[in-house]
Amino acid sequence: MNSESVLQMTSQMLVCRKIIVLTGLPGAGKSVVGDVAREMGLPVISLGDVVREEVAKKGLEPTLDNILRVANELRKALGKNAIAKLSINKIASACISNCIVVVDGVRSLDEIETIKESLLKDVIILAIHSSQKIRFERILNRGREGDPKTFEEFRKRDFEELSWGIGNVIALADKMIVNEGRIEEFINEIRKFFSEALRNWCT
Ligand SMILES: Nc1ncnc2c1ncn2[C@@H]1O[C@H](COP(=O)(O)OP(=O)(O)OP(=O)(O)O)[C@@H](O)[C@H]1O
Repeated sequence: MNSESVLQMTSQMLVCRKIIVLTGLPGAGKSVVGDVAREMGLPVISLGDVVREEVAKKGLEPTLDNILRVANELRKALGKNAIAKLSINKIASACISNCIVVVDGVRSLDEIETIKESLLKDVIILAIHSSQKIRFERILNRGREGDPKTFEEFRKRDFEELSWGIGNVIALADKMIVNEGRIEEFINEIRKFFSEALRNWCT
């Protein structure tokens, strides 16, 4: 029996009602959403962490170049849905005992199709959007290892992600939250979104 059939069999045991996939360009605020989701008791699977794990497995430093190179190599070797394929067992595990599972960092419609087809669950796309200038300022302030240091590097990363199809995911989002104001307002809006989701699908 191949792994797809095993997953389809297992999907009947998965109790989750919805998978909320989180998308948005770098610095838009996805990690903040992930933190709020965890605070509210929801499991969050990060596709970015899956790429970082692959970078570490190869013994490479988590620099921006290495992260982008490994992500591109995985897509060439396994297809446009590579990162979703590598994450599917983690998502399925979270789906066994949670009503909603959040997947952070979806960058293409192919990844969404893979999640839908493998787990046979409804997928809701939550897109976070902010202007390029605001995102760049936030990334400079964040100072995360592997983050772009110049506007040129930052733009290169934006265009890399756009080439993977993230623009289509944002355009087809079920819910769009614009994050350009105070962080407290953003956090309140996210809490409201997850509270409604829990009320609609988990009671
Ligand atoms: N409304 C806001 N006001 C001020 N700071 C913010 C706001 N939203 C997010 N931030 C901060 O901006 C930085 C970037 O946000 P975050 O790390 O959540 O982006 P991201 O979408 O996860 O980016 P990436 O795709 O690169 O991981 C973080 O330090 C975050 O705390």
